[in-house]
Amino acid sequence: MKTSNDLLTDKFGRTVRSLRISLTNRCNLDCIYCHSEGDEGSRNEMTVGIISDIVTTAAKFGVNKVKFSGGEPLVRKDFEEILRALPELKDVSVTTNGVLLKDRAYSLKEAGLDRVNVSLDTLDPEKYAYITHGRPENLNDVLEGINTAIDAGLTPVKINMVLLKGINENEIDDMLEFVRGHKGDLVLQIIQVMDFRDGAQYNLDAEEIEKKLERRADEIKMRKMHHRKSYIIDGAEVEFVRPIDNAEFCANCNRLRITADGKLKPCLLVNDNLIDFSNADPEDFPELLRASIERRIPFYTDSKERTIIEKRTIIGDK
Ligand SMILES: Nc1nc2c(ncn2[C@@H]2O[C@H](COP(=O)(O)OP(=O)(O)OP(=O)(O)O)[C@@H](O)[C@H]2O)c(=O)[nH]1
Ligand SMILES: C[S@@+](CC[C@H](N)C(=O)[O-])C[C@H]1O[C@@H](n2cnc3c(N)ncnc32)[C@H](O)[C@@H]1O
Ligand code: SF4
Ligand code: SF4
Repeated sequence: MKTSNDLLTDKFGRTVRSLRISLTNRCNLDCIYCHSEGDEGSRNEMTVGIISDIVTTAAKFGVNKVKFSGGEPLVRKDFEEILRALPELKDVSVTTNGVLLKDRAYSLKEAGLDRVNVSLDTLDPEKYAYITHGRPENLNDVLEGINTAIDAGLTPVKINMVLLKGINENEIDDMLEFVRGHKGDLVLQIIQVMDFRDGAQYNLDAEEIEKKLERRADEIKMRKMHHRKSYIIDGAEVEFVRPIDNAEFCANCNRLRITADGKLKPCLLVNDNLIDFSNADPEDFPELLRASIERRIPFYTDSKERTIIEKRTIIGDK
């Protein structure tokens, strides 16, 4: 049993149980809203060894989940090697655009990946190409990737749908039907778009949409992380991610981020408080992890004053 000294608990009582690790800032798509995990875009990438060392250290402090993201994690050819170098964990997952998934799903599973989230905002090839600046045919690659991931046992596969005003807001029921068609292997995750790149112009009233789904739900569940709710509607599960101005979401944020070039990042939306461990001695990792935890502040709070201060840091006005 770990005591409080052995855990990574911040001064707001939030215990970090999960690492969200960006593997690269490179990507084979170019989405109109991409936040790139709030990363500033360095071309440097952590080695297999340093990823293994930082996760192993964090695991000693009670971290038992790792989510890989990016950029597009599957552009890293050594992703399987990274997975094999991890310590024993409760949950290892990746979020991917799915374009390269078909050829990797089985090898990723064999290397230790538990499950996968696949970003898919629309089932319409032309809209898909518009959103991603990719080719309409890429949509087929993604659909094949999802099917192969199910076959490989990377389940439940979550389908990440970012809600975009004027583009896909009328596709929620089609997406629910798509999820239903895969008999319990898929979960739909509807995401409120955050203000990155052109994101703001596609923002819509996500709270209203969530309320409508809630009224249709046969069952409602709530996750510990972010207190995100999920709804069962005629046999399809849909989870809602609504971070903007959501104090409850931030009050229950239990993940620490790691940038592609090896920096500890306490919050998606803040970049002036990172701690670089890329050239540090692994013996110093416990101290660096604790220092990063000290810097964790909920971004959105009920106190308007703090939100305004924090919002200033996002646009670099210190
Ligand atoms: N603001 C904010 N958004 C987050 C955070 N974590 C995830 N998100 C957003 O939630 C959406 C879904 O993220 P995923 O990468 O699928 O991961 P997840 O849903 O958080 O993780 P699992 O449900 O455990 O697979 C993305 O749009 C993320 O940007 C967070 O800590 N803060
Ligand atoms: C940054 S992507 C990286 C992983 C991978 N390339 C992908 O697209 O799945 C991680 C997740 O963040 C979501 N995302 C990106 N920009 C966003 C934004 N502005 N608001 C909300 N979610 C966003 C994506 O849809 C994806 O599900
Ligand atoms: S696929 Fe992922 S990382 Fe690439 S541009 Fe789209 S959201 Fe960003
Ligand atoms: S504090 Fe809020 S905005 Fe920042 S990473 Fe956590 S949930 Fe996201």
